Amino acid sequence: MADTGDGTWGHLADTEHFGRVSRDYIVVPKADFDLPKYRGSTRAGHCMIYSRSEEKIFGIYTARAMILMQLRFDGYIGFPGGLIHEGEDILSGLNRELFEEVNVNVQKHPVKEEHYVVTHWCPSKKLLLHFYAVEIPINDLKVIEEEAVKAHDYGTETLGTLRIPLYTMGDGYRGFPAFLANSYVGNSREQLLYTLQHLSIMSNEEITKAVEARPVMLSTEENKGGVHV
Ligand SMILES: O=c1[nH]cnc2c1ncn2[C@@H]1O[C@H](COP(=O)(O)OP(=O)(O)O)[C@@H](O)[C@H]1O
Repeated sequence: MADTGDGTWGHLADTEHFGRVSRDYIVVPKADFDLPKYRGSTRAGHCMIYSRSEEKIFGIYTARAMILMQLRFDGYIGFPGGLIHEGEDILSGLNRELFEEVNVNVQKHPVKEEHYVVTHWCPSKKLLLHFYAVEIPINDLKVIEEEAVKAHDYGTETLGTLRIPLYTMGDGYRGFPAFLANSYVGNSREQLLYTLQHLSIMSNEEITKAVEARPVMLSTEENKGGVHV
């Protein structure tokens, strides 16, 4: 990361307003990475660290999986990872970022080629986004959560790890649909949805239902007129 000189923090600050909607990202098959149109692109690698879980939350909702995301310095939610340096290979860069941002013990849980999920191309940013998913035991995931606060970038780039609620509550909105209504960096929301289906953690129908869910409108007096102290 660097100060871009205009008082804005971030490598791609001048193009960060591009790539705001899912149609700005195109899936690129692995075999095409070396095509001329992708040469000279900025590359980034991000990773979903997760554990499958049948745990019943409050004795009601099946957890399905514990998935780690993070709250970033810019207020957006994203996956740990980041830009790959010039001359660095994707996996070395991604493992470096996982250590810097969330203090993952990458000797114990290195991201490897077998964890590869998908790559998206954002033409307006000339950015290739490589995405991986690593399944680890639940107790190891809890250790990562505890250790993340000691990461080099904690408190600056990373403001904390998050777990995703993958259930939907009785009102049809709270839980996963409400989580999806947050602001997401890059195409991390698409990466999440793609990977949930890819790993059969959720079906396409379940994902569509959550994406299309709308909040129950509250029309009570206390929702009028802002903050009451
Ligand atoms: O989790 C993510 N998934 C997809 N794209 C992301 C994610 N996090 C950041 N990005 C995008 O990747 C690029 C690099 O951002 P990031 O802040 O991760 O890099 P850095 O930590 O190396 O500075 C930005 O264009 C940003 O929009």
